[in-house]
Amino acid sequence: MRIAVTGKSGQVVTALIERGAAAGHDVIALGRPEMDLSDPASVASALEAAAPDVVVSAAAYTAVDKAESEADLAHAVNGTGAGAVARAAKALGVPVIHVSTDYVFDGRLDRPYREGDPTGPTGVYGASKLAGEQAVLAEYGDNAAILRVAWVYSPFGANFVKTMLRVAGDRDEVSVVADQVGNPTSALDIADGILLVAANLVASDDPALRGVFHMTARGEASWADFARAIFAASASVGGPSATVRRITTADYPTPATRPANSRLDCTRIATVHGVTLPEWQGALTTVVARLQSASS
Ligand SMILES: NC(=O)C1=CN([C@@H]2O[C@H](COP(=O)(O)OP(=O)(O)OC[C@H]3O[C@@H](n4cnc5c(N)ncnc54)[C@H](OP(=O)(O)O)[C@@H]3O)[C@@H](O)[C@H]2O)C=CC1
Ligand SMILES: Cc1cn([C@H]2C[C@H](O)[C@@H](COP(=O)(O)OP(=O)(O)O[C@H]3O[C@@H](C)C(=O)[C@@H](O)[C@H]3O)O2)c(=O)[nH]c1=O
Ligand SMILES: [Mg+2]
Repeated sequence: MRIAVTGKSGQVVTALIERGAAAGHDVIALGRPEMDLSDPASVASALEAAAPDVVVSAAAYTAVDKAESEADLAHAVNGTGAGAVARAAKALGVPVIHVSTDYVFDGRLDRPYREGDPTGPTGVYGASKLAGEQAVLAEYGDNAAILRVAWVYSPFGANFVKTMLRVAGDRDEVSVVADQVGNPTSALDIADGILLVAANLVASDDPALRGVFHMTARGEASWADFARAIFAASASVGGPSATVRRITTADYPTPATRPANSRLDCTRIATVHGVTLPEWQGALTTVVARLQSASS
């Protein structure tokens, strides 16, 4: 497949370039300065020039706290920009896979969220991503798959794993919230899932393959559990580690409010697309080992 993906250096785009090449696909990464999501005309012309079989919309404004003071930019990129990508895919007559987030939910449900559960973002980032989902469905709902992923980490870009390893370099103890629970997911596994969904969409126009899907690693953790696992994995390959002090969200004030329950139920994508991502612990071990071997 010839796959056009938005973004150049983000976690998911970098993982898709790596995993796509390994599977024999051509992955064309489109980003700034030529393609800026806040400039819809640049989106249309870049995608047209790429002439893809499928479009993956992976770029986004992802700074959750900063978004609280940059709402216009977050909405332009994540809302209007997402709609522009879908419109450009429609003009080319190819399917679009749009990447979204667990932060579209308010986190008050007492079980993992299913695709049809009511949304209710608690912050600007989540609201802007929800606007993006709605724009994609409005522009091109009959040929789009929206994949909600969560708690993404990888050897690339900025993420919680890299933050924890950096902090452990100069501190013995790190305080981490234990009352927000979710599904930590490797961008490398997300890339593999995207490739499977892309192949299904290119092969068939079955409406059942379109719509909203949850796609995260198997298993759940609080951020504190996740941090503890990061340090265990790091210590086992000779990397930095620290003790995790379990704190509450109230002890760690941030500009944006985050969902307490971020868990996503991934039954639908397993049934419809045959996609099940591996369990998070094994994926974490792989990423931490890669980071450690790159740094030593
Ligand atoms: N990170 C996470 O924990 C989660 C992410 N998601 C979603 O997954 C997707 C991928 O996230 P992730 O890979 O982590 O993101 P990153 O923050 O790693 O990368 C974001 C990418 O978006 C690009 N980008 C930002 N603004 C623009 C713009 N105006 N025009 C063009 N490109 C732009 C960046 O470009 P540049 O290369 O120039 O910096 C970068 O390539 C996003 O849709 C995100 O909302 C969902 C759940 C969790
Ligand atoms: C760095 C740090 C964070 N925390 C808390 C803050 C927060 O509640 C949680 C995770 O911190 P982060 O800044 O990585 O979280 P955040 O940037 O909100 O991560 C989110 O990013 C967006 C893009 C998504 O779509 C979500 O799925 C999710 O991955 O851990 C601590 O408790 N201690 C710490 O030392
Ligand atoms: Mg962050």
